[in-house]
Amino acid sequence: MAGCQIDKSVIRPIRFFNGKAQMLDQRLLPAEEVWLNYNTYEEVAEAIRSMVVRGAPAIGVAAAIGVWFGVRDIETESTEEFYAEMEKICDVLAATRPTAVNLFWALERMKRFAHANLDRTVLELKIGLEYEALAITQEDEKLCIQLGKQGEGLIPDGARVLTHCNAGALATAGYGTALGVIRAAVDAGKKISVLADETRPFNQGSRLTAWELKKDNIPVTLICDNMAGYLMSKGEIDCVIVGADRIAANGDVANKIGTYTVAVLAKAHKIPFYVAAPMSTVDLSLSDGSLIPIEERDAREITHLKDIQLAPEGIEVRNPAFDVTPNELVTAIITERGVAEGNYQQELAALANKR
Ligand SMILES: CSC[C@@H](O)[C@@H](O)C(=O)COP(=O)(O)O
Repeated sequence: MAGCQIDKSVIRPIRFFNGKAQMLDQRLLPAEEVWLNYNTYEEVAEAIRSMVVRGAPAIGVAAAIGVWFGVRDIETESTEEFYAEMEKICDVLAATRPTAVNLFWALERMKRFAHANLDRTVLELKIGLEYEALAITQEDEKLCIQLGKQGEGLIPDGARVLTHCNAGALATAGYGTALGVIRAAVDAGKKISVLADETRPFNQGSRLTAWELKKDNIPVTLICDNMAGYLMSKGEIDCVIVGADRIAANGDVANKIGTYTVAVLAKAHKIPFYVAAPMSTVDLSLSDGSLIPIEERDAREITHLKDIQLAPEGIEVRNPAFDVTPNELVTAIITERGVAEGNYQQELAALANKR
């Protein structure tokens, strides 16, 4: 049977046009599809912090738009003063979520643009920065489509693919990274089915991955996080593909908490474990994964389900939002510029220099 048809145009979690932005409130999916309006950088910072928008590439896109909202409202004719104010705005946005490096990548790109154009007028800088934010948004979806094409050959026809968290259209400007590879495999005519880990505690798998794959008519089956090992032992999973929040120079991968567990299980069952991420997620400044900052989130994400109490009052809780999968557990890293396999140190550096 040929793969099912996809309407690629439908899911884009951030709308940015005519100087206005809207974001799909991912905290409410799948029950409600609510679009929120954004006008200031403080509002955008709060949207990132509270996970209205989430997923490393989408966080970067939102941050770039946030910077533009901030600089648009700066009142000065001096480009030096303008740049100093812009740095303060970037600092506020940078303080929202520490692990996803795309956030810092996007802020740096916006600052680099401004710094390189300080000989222009403040009005020209503002116009240029709006275009830069728009370019970051549009490029992100294009990169995901390229990344999907780079990776789809690794997914065999008929594969039952496990994924963890949501590395889909919702986590990017559109199309997705890990789910982009799956979309590209389906587009290539392969019959693919997906197993989605529910991904406690924020349930990106059950709420978001299941929602967007269903919307695209890609067969998806939801499982609890603790079921993957059993299904692997029964031969019901052919490969794993996940996204990443930050990849160190040696190929160690920070991704949603639970990814490391899945990678260990995949190794034990001799199942390929693929990571799909744009080059903006690769942080060559960090030699290995131990240097990646890991966000600890509010205990309430674990002790409560909305207002329902799931644990005793006052219980001690740990809530690291990400873990690090060591490079030896990663079969390949798929980027928009090519696939790295084996010596990640060399291959990621080579991809970084490739245009
Ligand atoms: C293409 S998104 C890749 C990662 O950002 C994704 O797997 C993930 O861990 C998202 O975490 P989140 O806490 O939902 O922002």
